[in-house]
Amino acid sequence: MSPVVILVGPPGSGKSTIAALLAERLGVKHRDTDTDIEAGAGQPISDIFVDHGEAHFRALERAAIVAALEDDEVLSLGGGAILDPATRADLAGHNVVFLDVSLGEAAKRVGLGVARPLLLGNVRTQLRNLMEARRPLYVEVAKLTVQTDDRTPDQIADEILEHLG
Ligand SMILES: Nc1ncnc2c1ncn2[C@@H]1O[C@H](COP(=O)(O)OP(=O)(O)O)[C@@H](O)[C@H]1O
Ligand SMILES: O=C(O)C1=C[C@@H](OP(=O)(O)O)[C@@H](O)[C@H](O)C1
Ligand SMILES: [Mg+2]
Repeated sequence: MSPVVILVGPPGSGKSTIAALLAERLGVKHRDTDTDIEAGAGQPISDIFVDHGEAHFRALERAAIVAALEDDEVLSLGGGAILDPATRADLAGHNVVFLDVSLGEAAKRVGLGVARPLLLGNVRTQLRNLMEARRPLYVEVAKLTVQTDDRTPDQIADEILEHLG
């Protein structure tokens, strides 16, 4: 058993939203590693960062990914999941889709909330740095890249389903 499809991409690219939609369309479960981490830790991601730091969050994330890769579902990862070389290696051979998004659109979508601790401060600058640094890693793990600007979640899900055949 392994995931039907795995979504990667920066914060605000729509991974969690599109994965839920794909799961509904395919009649399978949706699993989101951020949700699994929060359930396991009993606290929101923002609190995990404050109380234990990013390194601890990344360790929880790695464990959540290893567990999720054993399951049959549509899987959405957190935006930074691909930073871990072991995770990138584990993603080889899976149906990985990179949801691409422009800086302007991603900034609009994530807004100014506290839910994404890495974006606190100047959201646009943080997001730009993170997107630039990670782009090659998203491309490396993905079998398919889907542009999400100016497209509805339904349109994006349609394109992914077409490629899944
Ligand atoms: N294609 C889209 N067009 C407009 N808004 C979107 C689109 N995809 C997602 N969103 C919105 O953007 C925000 C972030 O989406 P989310 O699925 O949480 O992204 P991610 O998991 O990649 O960080 C949510 O408010 C969601 O409703
Ligand atoms: O980009 C990142 O490093 C992170 C993205 C978040 O997920 P989304 O990409 O779903 O927002 C979440 O995993 C955490 O706040 C760290
Ligand atoms: Mg998400």
